[in-house]
Order: sequence, then C-alpha cells, then structure tokens
Amino acid sequence: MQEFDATDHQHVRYNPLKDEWVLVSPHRCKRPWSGQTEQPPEEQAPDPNNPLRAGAVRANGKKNPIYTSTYVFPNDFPALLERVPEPPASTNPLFVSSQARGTCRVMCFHPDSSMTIPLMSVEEIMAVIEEWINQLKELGRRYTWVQIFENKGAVMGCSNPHPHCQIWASSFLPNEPRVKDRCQRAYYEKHEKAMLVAYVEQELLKKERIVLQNNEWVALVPYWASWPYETMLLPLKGHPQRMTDLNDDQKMALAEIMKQLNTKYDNLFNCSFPYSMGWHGAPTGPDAKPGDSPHWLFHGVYLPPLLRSATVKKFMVGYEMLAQPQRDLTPEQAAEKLRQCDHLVHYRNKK
Ligand SMILES: O=C1CCN([C@@H]2O[C@H](COP(=O)(O)O)[C@@H](O)[C@H]2O)C(=O)N1
Repeated sequence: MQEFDATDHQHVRYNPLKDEWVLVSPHRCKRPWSGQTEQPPEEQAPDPNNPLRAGAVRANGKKNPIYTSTYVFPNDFPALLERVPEPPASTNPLFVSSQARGTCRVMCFHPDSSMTIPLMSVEEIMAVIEEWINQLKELGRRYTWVQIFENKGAVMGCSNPHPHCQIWASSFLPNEPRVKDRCQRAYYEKHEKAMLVAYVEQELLKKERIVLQNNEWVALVPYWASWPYETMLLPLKGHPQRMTDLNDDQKMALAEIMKQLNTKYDNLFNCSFPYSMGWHGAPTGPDAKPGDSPHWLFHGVYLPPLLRSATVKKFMVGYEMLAQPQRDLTPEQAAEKLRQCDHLVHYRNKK
C-alpha cells in the first residue's frame, strides 16, 4: 500500500466546532465537467427602483431617507415577529414546538447600489462594522441570538444586488450556534483553553491554510472546510467572545482584512464572488456579560458556492444532504489558490 498523501488520497476530516465529518476526495479534481454551468454573472445591474436605495419607496410604501452611509430598516416581510402567542406545552416528545419571538432587519452598507465590500473604502467598511456592533448591543439585550448574515449574488438567492445584509434576532438559540456552543464548551472543560484560540495558534504554526493575516486577524481555509473556498476570520489577540468585545484596533484591522479577502475572492474568477457570510460569537440575552463565555472565540464565516469558475458552483445536494459534506479540492489547495490572488488591486481596477 502506498504512503498516504492528503493531496491525492481520500480521507475524512473532523470538524470539532460542529462535531461532524467532511469527506475529502482530492483524486477527483481531474474529472471532466459536463454538468450545468451558471449564467455568466452579468454583475446584476442595480435596478434603479430597487427598494434598498437611498430615497426609494419600499414595498410597504415607506420611503428610505437619503442615507449617506449605512441604513437599517425593519424587514417588511419578517420571518420573526416580536409579539406572538406561545404554542401549547408539548405532551408528546415526538411533536415538540416552542415559542419563537424575534425581529428581522435589513442593513444597507452603502447608498450606492453598485458598491460591494471590496470596492468600498476601509472607512466605509468600518461604518458597517460599527453599525453591526450597535445592532448587536441593542438586540443582544433582548434576544438570545442575533444572526448577522449577508447573502451576496443571485446564485445565493439574494434578491437585490444593493450592498446589504440581514439581521435576525431570536428568543431561541438556532442550531448552528447551539452546536458550536456545545462543542466549544466541551473542549474548554476538557482542555481549559478555548478551542478556537488553540486552533489559531496551531494554524499559525502549520501555515498550510492561511490566506491573509494582519496584526489583529487571520483569514484561513479551515482544516474541515466544506465549501470549496470557505474561509474563517479569526482574531489573533484579546480573545473577544462577541463582536461587541472588539477594540478600535481590532475593528479597523477587521475592515482592512475584509476588504483584502473580498478582493482576493473577486480576483479568483474575475467576478463579484457570491457567498453567504456571517458572524458567530457567544450567545447574548439579558444575562449576558463580557467575559462570561471563555469557551467562545468570536469569528466570521464565509460560505461561497463557486467551485472552478464564475459559472461552475459546488452543489451541496445528494451525498452532502444524505450523508455528509464532500469536497474534491483540498482546503490546502483552496488556500494556495487564494494566496495567489491579488489582495490589493481589484480586477475591476486593473489597467
Ligand atoms: O421593500 C422591500 C424589499 C425587500 N425587503 C427585504 O430585503 C431583504 C433582501 O435581502 P436578501 O437579498 O438577502 O433576501 C429581503 O429579506 C426582503 O424581505 C424589504 O424588507 N422591503
């Protein structure tokens, strides 16, 4: 039997953050592609009447102000409402329901519909981060979980190319953060150290999956990544447990590394790189206090669908839905391809 080679031989990798496994099949990279190709992303020309624009009239007749930076408004079609009756107590363990209260907001990053994070200035991205923190402070007092998430690109079901994200706050702790809370707590109780603090230390030593790094942050393809070019943003200092713990240096450096990571992403296939991204930190709520969740390390997650070009995406279907995530390109190969992309000059600005 040959010596194992992780760039050639299939293997499964464990994700300790979610207690699940990923199948890695590097030998498959060579297979010909004759499947579906996505429409070339014609950079979604912004709709002049788009309801997120400064001054636009939205579906419910409300008029947006002529905002000049970020702008937050209640989602007109919210999935969660603040006041709602509680379902009856469950009597049968097979049919359990529970109350779900919350609120949904839309946050525009910039008044210009053609703007995207890599094209925005560091100062403009700082304004986005500051507003995220304002929202977390306000909603985190009332709700156990505040999920900031950005769906970018039509291929991610984003209904509007105007630069924006959504913020859904809930009275319940959703599945993803609940699993991460459980796994990080178990690790902390066993090792008396936060899992992701230990993980970052190891990744900085191994250097195999690092994409970008500055004084305060590292962007890397996690060892257990499921999506081809999935990355995490992790803080290097101060062990922030929530975005609200960030100091000014961390916020500025976060804006810088977000701009550079997204520039790399767009330069990978010379397109406005689609993704869903979001932030995970310690749960919030009326009893939450700074420092109360040492098992947590605040971090960002980018989940981009593209696989081998601007028009070929990875489908998380079949095996991934019924068995477990599977990838051909290894996390190390993805990190290497991203390291090779320019992080300073966006393809739109190349001469
Ligand atoms: O007039 C409008 C249009 C869109 N929206 C909301 O904007 C959100 C757009 O976000 P997505 O593109 O990520 O779906 C979407 O959730 C939609 O409900 C309004 O609240 N009012």
